[in-house]
Amino acid sequence: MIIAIGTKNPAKVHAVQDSLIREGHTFVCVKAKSGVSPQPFSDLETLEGAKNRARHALAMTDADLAFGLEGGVQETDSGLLLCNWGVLVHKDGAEWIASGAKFPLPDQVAKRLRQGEELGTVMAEVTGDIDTRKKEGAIGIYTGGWVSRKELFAHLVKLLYGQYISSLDQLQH
Ligand SMILES: O=P(O)(O)OP(=O)(O)OP(=O)(O)OC[C@H]1O[C@@H](n2cnc3c(O)ncnc32)[C@H](O)[C@@H]1O
Ligand SMILES: [Mg+2]
Repeated sequence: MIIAIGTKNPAKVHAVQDSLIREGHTFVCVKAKSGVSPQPFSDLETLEGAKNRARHALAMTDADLAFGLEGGVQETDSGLLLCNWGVLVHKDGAEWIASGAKFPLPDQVAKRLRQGEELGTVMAEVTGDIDTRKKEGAIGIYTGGWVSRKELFAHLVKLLYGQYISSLDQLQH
């Protein structure tokens, strides 16, 4: 099958390709629009971004399946949490959703995001590496390397692909 990925960010692309390496698919990466703000600020907006990316990626290619992966933040009583959502769409119209692990960002980072800065920009400054969002990400930095951004997205990919496979199994029973 041909699988589209709605981004060129290597942390997301490698999460899809590495997780599905034994499935024998062909992958195509396209810069798909999220249609939401560059820094989504709720679960709902982040999910919407992932959905738009997946649908646009499918429309831009002749893929059978398309992944949309989106990062955002969410205001809670326990602080500003990093949140991530993924959507998988099939060319027949079926869609699956899944969310990723959450954790609170440090106060000084949260403060800057509330003032309108993007996490990618803040993390580039904090680490002195402009490409942090393409590598370990904020999650890698604030877990001392225990969980990388790719690993977080890989979990989402498995939750999504697993639901797709399970729906095929159910059709046969
Ligand atoms: O090229 P795309 O796919 O857009 O990848 P991205 O890194 O911009 O990722 P998102 O648009 O999904 O994320 C929304 C914003 O949050 C930033 N972001 C999200 N998670 C991050 C992380 O773990 N580390 C650094 N920046 C992150 C990201 O740079 C954006 O400013
Ligand atoms: Mg982005």
